[in-house]
Amino acid sequence: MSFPIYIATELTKKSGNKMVIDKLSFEIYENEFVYLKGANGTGKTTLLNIIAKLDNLWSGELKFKGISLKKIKLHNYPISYIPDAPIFYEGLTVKEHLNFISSMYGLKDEEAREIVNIYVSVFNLKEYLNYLPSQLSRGNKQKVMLCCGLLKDFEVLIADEPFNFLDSASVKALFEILSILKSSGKTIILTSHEVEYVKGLIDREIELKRSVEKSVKVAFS
Ligand SMILES: Nc1ncnc2c1ncn2[C@@H]1O[C@H](COP(=O)(O)OP(=O)(O)OP(=O)(O)O)[C@@H](O)[C@H]1O
Repeated sequence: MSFPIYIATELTKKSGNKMVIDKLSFEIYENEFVYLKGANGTGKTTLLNIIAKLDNLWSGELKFKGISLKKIKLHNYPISYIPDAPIFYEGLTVKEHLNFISSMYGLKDEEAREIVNIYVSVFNLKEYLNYLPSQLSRGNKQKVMLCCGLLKDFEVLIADEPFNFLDSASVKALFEILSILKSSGKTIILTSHEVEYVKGLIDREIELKRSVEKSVKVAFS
């Protein structure tokens, strides 16, 4: 039986004097595909940063598998995070990024080669393997970011606007990857301004609004 892996109770985040997230409560169940939606500036990235443990300055309660998220060590937290803006080691080529990140995640050489080859092929990155990130188009930067995030073995994928800047073939490829991840039992928490891209995958919606009003909906597909 499925159980909530995240329980948020009156989660609150202020930025200076500004209330960004105001007493938000929700549950997220194992193997759910959660679509986080809301207009610009309503706090989606802020919430994803909190869930990803990149931001610990909040109040209220957020539990992961029954334990307060603030008490969980990052290295014991089985998530992968795809941020909305690229983060690269500027001196490393695309290939060096993928190799470095595979080894950082403890993938064995052969396993790493196999997974990297799959993602490089799926996202058509072969001709860019020896490029530096600064030499890539924005869409190809995004694809490298996706590859880096997907190389990790995770239980929860947190993805902030992962479809941004992708061409239509890559949008389709990412949809397929997300479908496979969902079928294999992963929990996915994702934001995108294009709901069409994830249609058919969504189990639960969490909507952030500018006012104090907020809503959580379950929509089994
Ligand atoms: N570094 C910061 N300092 C002050 N305020 C910030 C900072 N980062 C974000 N905010 C504020 O927090 C609010 C939420 O921003 P956030 O980026 O989480 O929204 P979002 O829903 O992800 O927006 P978008 O859809 O445009 O990506 C915004 O009103 C923004 O002005």
